[in-house]
Amino acid sequence: MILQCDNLCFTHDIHPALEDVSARLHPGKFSVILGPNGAGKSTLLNCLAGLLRPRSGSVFLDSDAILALPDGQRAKMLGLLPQGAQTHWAITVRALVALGRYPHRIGLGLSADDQRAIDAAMNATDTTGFADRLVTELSGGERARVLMARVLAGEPQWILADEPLANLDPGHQIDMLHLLRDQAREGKGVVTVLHDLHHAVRFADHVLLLHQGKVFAEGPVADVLTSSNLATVYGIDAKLFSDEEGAIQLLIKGKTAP
Ligand SMILES: Nc1ncnc2c1ncn2[C@@H]1O[C@H](COP(=O)(O)OP(=O)(O)OP(=O)(O)O)[C@@H](O)[C@H]1O
Repeated sequence: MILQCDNLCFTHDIHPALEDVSARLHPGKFSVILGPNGAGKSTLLNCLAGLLRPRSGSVFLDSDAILALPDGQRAKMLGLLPQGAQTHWAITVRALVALGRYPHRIGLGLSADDQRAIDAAMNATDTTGFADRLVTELSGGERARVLMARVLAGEPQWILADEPLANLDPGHQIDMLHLLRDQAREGKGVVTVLHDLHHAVRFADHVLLLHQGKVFAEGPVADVLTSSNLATVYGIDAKLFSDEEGAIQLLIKGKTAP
């Protein structure tokens, strides 16, 4: 199931956010949307998730227009972790994660399948230890992992995550990146907005670099994160290199000269 957008244009009130954005995203790949603040990353992710209706252009999941899918079906296919996601109700962690099963629920209670998916999601995000605590009493990083657990509990074909590393300590950032990459390796489509270019270099199979609401470059890391592209889009002096183990790394030396 390919997730594809064609010639998307989106305007927030009078502020153009996306202009003629087209992309093809593949299941089994860890795709990363990059770009400076205000480039349109969250707007694009929300259009891909069917939460925003573009001014023109369309989003398709294979041959289905995303906005034409019934809400329940779309929720089963696409799991969205929004930017800076908050929790407003004082419910337990386990109850919040269980909400991720909502699109699958048939009766009132949780089925054995629901319980299995909830347990797996909590294990994967290292949240089992605080299953009975109130989500309103968690730290920012603990809450971020619980919200990812809710997405995973829904077992969507596509995971769309807007800055899933925000608030996580370095160890949990790496855990989250491995988790998302494993989901992709299992055949899911994973699309994340990231800010840390080093993480993108290490984990992304496919990069979409946005600049001023347009796709500036798209493809594998080595083709997209060139020194020239990084200088133009971020104004930084940076270069990719191979380390002694042959892995590609990014060296950021500073800002480019004004
Ligand atoms: N609700 C809104 N109302 C008006 N303008 C908005 C709104 N949301 C976003 N914008 C504008 O749309 C453009 C794209 O915003 P978007 O949030 O998609 O950028 P982003 O790349 O995700 O940025 P960041 O890295 O800062 O999160 C920006 O110019 C922003 O100011």
